[in-house]
Amino acid sequence: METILDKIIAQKKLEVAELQRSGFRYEEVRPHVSLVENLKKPGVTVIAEIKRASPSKGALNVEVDVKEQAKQYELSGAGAISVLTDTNFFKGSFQDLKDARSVVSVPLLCKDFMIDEVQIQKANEAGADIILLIVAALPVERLQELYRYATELGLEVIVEVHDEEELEAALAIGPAIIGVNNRNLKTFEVNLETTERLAKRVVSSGALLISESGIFTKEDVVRVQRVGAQGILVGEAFMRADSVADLFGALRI
Ligand SMILES: O=P(O)(O)OC[C@@H](O)[C@@H](O)c1c[nH]c2ccccc12
Repeated sequence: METILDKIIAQKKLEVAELQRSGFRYEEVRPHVSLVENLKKPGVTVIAEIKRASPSKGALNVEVDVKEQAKQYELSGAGAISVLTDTNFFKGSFQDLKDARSVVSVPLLCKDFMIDEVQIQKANEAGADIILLIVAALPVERLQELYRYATELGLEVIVEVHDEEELEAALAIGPAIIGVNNRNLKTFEVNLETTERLAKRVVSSGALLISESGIFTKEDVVRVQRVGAQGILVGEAFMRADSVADLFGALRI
């Protein structure tokens, strides 16, 4: 059966072909700010996400003022800001990333489904410091090639996994950061137990660990921190929050 991830990747192939046809090229190595440095600091680093909508939840905050939201995140102490740039499924854009870049100096994660170098160039050009590579979305050789390519541009990479098999493929790269997605991108099921199960192996590899998705309360943060997460990635909770600052306060441990 065709999963949502299959559909997204099919759409990304069309977008990549279009970028290549348009002759887009940008390979400048420019200065970046580091998420790794923030993750190494004591306490849990919060990566706050700008996500207008998602295939699993529908509209979250479609009309969000990206610049205002990004400023709130930075002011509240975010260690990085994630911006969904996919348009078809998440209603984001590279303009959102540029808008966030124009108002904050914290590290920015370009959150998209990367399958080709040209997308990484676009992310870099739009102001990203970090990209995401999703193991479930890529053949192992491409994963390694894109990891190396991004690193050479001076970008940091979060390698995202959801199960043991994906984790082994990720660890073969020797990545600085592993993101464990508590959401299964094929079924949308969310369970923090995913982080609890995979954490030990991540930590013993020496990689930094970020727990992604399904985090809403301080208890959730405690749960993933206890097993070794240095960072959390939070989208929905912030997009629905009446006050970003209050939610930051509530999640702080
Ligand atoms: O909204 P949540 O449940 O807090 O999740 C945020 C983030 O982890 C999620 O948006 C995400 C994690 N990995 C992804 C890959 C693609 C798109 C989105 C994601």
